[in-house]
Amino acid sequence: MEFDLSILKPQELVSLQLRSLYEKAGYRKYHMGRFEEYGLYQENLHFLPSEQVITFTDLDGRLLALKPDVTLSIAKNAQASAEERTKYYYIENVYRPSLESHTFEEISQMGLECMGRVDDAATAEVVRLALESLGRTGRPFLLQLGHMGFVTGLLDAVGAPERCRLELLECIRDKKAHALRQAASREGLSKQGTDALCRLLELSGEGARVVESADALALNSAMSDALEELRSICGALGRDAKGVQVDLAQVGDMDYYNGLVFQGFLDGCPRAVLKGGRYDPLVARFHPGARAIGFALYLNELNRRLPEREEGERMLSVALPKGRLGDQIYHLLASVGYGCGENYSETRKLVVENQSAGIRYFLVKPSDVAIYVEHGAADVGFVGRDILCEHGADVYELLDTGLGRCDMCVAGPEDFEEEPDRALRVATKFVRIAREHYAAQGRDIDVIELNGSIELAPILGLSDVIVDIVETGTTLRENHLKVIERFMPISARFIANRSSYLFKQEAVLRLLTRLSEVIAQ
Ligand SMILES: Nc1ncnc2c1ncn2[C@@H]1O[C@H](COP(=O)(O)OP(=O)(O)OP(=O)(O)O)[C@@H](O)[C@H]1O
Ligand SMILES: O=P(O)(O)OC[C@H]1O[C@H](OP(=O)(O)OP(=O)(O)O)[C@H](O)[C@@H]1O
Repeated sequence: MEFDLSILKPQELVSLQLRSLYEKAGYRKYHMGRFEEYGLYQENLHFLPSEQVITFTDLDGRLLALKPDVTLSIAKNAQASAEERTKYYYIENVYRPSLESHTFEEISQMGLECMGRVDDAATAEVVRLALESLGRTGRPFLLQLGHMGFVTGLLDAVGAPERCRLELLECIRDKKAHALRQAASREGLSKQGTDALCRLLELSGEGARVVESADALALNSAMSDALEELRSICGALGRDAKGVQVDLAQVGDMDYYNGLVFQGFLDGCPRAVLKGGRYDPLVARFHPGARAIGFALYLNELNRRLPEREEGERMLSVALPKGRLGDQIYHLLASVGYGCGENYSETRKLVVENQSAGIRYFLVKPSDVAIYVEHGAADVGFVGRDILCEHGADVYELLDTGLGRCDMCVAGPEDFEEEPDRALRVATKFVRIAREHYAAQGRDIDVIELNGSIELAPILGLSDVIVDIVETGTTLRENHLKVIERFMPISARFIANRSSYLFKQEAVLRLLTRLSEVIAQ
């Protein structure tokens, strides 16, 4: 019987091809039970992507879970030892909370794990299989290698205190040089130390070149060893290294990864489709002395592909916030050659473009900018720090434009007095920011979520105070309110989709350079 492969979805076709690839490389298929004992996850919560797990009590009284992860089960059950190597691959669905839909989602994963005696050859084999896995999708791809040893070595070398390491790592991961500098200076790091951390953000690109220029930054043996390992992997890949890049600012989960880390991207897919690395601490919990390396390919992401762009039409798309902030940003962009012939604010058009400048603007609601960019519907965008803090977004934050400056404040009636023995009623649009602010003070609050004209709430007795943006202070003054606490400076940030940053890098960096120059004037 003839079988028509064209009826298969991308993820089905790829998983068929990868099965054969992994089997040929000596990996055996690992079959997971439908459910796993919740105890396994409870004891290893910090190795999971999220602590939220779907649980239920089985008919025999055992507390079971819908698996949020496969690696943990393989690590527990594999016959791994420091002397021998066990190689498994899997195709499984896992269940994790989705930040987008605020529900649990089913994620289809295909991956492999190499446990036990993991030496240079085994590492190179896993990286090569990751590369070939991306290649089997038939689309342009990039595999970015990084190394946790280099990053943590650098944090040690510059004397970064433990309390701020997570914050610094987040700044590095999101390429937020401006925030990295601020945090480093607040923590009293030296100028050289701060410069070294910022320099890390620039260490990405073709493998051998990046490793070579990183040599000068290797301040201790952990950093040199990491570079040596990357050099050896790039060397072992040899001519297969096409599509491989090194990004030393790539930061994986600190609890999980302890060495090489890597992420795979496909042109047209908005986020990483493959993630992996070295995770000795997890496997060593079950098999002392054993090491481990592996990766997972997110098959769902292959179906999430963005609409095909016409050949030659590789314009940079920009999510521009409608309104006062967007107007300021547009004027700035127009002043450096990215203007459009028509005045967008005089039309109702939501898309305006300048083909010769290679730029297309989408006019979106300010609070939606980060969503467009994170999902790859726009390559880059401009968004207030308030929105980024409130909603979070998995994007690069490349520049603080300094535009749209204002502050997040607690404000209340002019005669406001604290009553510490009861929960404070706080009206706000920024629920998360307000909760985090008061949680840090240990103050109990009741949040009243509103969408606008927040200042009315305390006037009408709906709340005691508000958490809102204050720019000139006019709105507060005219409504007989006062600033009680000014706690977060805000300005508009230039953000980029992680995949667009790679596949449209020239255009993104050109825009970034022009913006930085004009802002610095
Ligand atoms: N006075 C201000 N009031 C509100 N936002 C300001 C002010 N000054 C600067 N901003 C910045 O401009 C961004 C857009 O604010 P704007 O008031 O135009 O939209 P919005 O009404 O808050 O948006 P949405 O309609 O999406 O809720 C804010 O996220 C903030 O970063
Ligand atoms: O300090 P000021 O210069 O007076 O600016 C602050 C005001 O501007 C914003 O409101 P916006 O105009 O966005 O309307 P909103 O009530 O719909 O949020 C903010 O929520 C304040 O109300």
